[in-house]
Amino acid sequence: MKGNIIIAGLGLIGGSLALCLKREHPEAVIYGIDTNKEQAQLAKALQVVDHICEDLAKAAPLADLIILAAPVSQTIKLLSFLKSLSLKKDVIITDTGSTKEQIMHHAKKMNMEGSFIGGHPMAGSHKSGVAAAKDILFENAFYLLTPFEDKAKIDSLKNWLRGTRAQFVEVSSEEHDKMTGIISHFPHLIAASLVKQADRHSASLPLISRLAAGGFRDITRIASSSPEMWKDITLHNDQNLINMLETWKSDMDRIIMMLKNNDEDDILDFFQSAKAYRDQLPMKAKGAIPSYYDLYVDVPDYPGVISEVTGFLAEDRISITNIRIIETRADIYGVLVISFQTEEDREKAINCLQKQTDYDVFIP
Ligand SMILES: NC(=O)C1=CN([C@@H]2O[C@H](COP(=O)(O)OP(=O)(O)OC[C@H]3O[C@@H](n4cnc5c(N)ncnc54)[C@H](O)[C@@H]3O)[C@@H](O)[C@H]2O)C=CC1
Ligand SMILES: O=C(O)C(=O)Cc1ccc(O)cc1
Repeated sequence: MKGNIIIAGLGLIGGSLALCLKREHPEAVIYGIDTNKEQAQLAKALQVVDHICEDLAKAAPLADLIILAAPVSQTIKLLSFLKSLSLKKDVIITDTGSTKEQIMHHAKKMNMEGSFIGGHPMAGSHKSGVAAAKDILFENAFYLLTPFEDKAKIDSLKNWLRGTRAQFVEVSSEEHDKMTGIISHFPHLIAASLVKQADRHSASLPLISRLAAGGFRDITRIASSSPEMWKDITLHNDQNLINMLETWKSDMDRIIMMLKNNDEDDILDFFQSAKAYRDQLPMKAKGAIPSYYDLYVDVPDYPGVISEVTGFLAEDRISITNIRIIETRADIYGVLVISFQTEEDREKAINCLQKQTDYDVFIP
């Protein structure tokens, strides 16, 4: 498609969308704007955008598509600003914010039902900034839309965003904030609180930081995300989070009681019911919290074993994005965790290692 696109917010998400748009619509012209001038210049230098937009008030009236990819509190301000301008009749404005209720409510208050479509690509990372942007970020991920009613505009937006290769799903903003609260925002609070708990004890138990290198580091990875972004998300989804925290508190009280009563059956049931639900969650689809397609390889602990494994993968031209050893295992075997960019690469790696070695490989 041809047209002028403005992306406001040239970080991980704005930058990744720009790359998808350029690949799919090479004739479109992408203008990027960011309050952080260094990010804007980097986006231009990396050819993520065609031009830096110096003045949104001048550029926006020429735009066919405007994507707001800034923190959610800024999205509200940007919507108000856009409302004060005279935009093209058919312009589509969308956002990428992790919360939707307050944003949709504001768009409605601004009478922007005809032009605005709420959006949330459910893929990302704990990394921020345009340097981390990549065009495959949203591949196979859910891309939630919270539209008002204009069917033609929704189709047109999906066409613009075809290059994300994401799966579009329409939901109400209320459902959106409840669901993302449960699977993303609440776990984020808990991950941060787990890290703070380890930190509290680290002075008296200095081995903690080394023991935390494996599983603990994995399950708390999201606590390394942008604090500013998450401050905004938490405030936007406050009521859902308060409700969940109340329920969580009573769950924790129940566990305290089980422990005080030494109640084996209830403790077993607690773990069994959690395992039963987790084990049936889909493994292949990308969820809100990306898995990076990790593969565990149970390798014997001898010098050179990592280069042996990576050598086999290199021979089959399989790229890896990360590799590490879970160091905390006490027995003679060590678990090598290799991350891949795609599901296909991980499948190829499984076949390759099963052919070349007798090491156990498993998907976490
Ligand atoms: N990081 C993630 O994994 C995901 C984030 N999101 C949402 O997408 C949005 C962007 O997130 P990221 O790209 O990760 O953040 P980021 O921190 O990488 O980039 C945001 C950029 O917006 C810029 N910015 C702030 N206020 C601005 C304004 N008024 N006008 C123009 N630029 C402005 C910042 O300088 C920054 O460069 C957020 O609303 C976030 O909730 C959605 C899905 C995943
Ligand atoms: O780093 C991670 O795994 C994330 O949690 C990514 C993420 C962050 C925010 C979103 O709204 C959706 C996905």
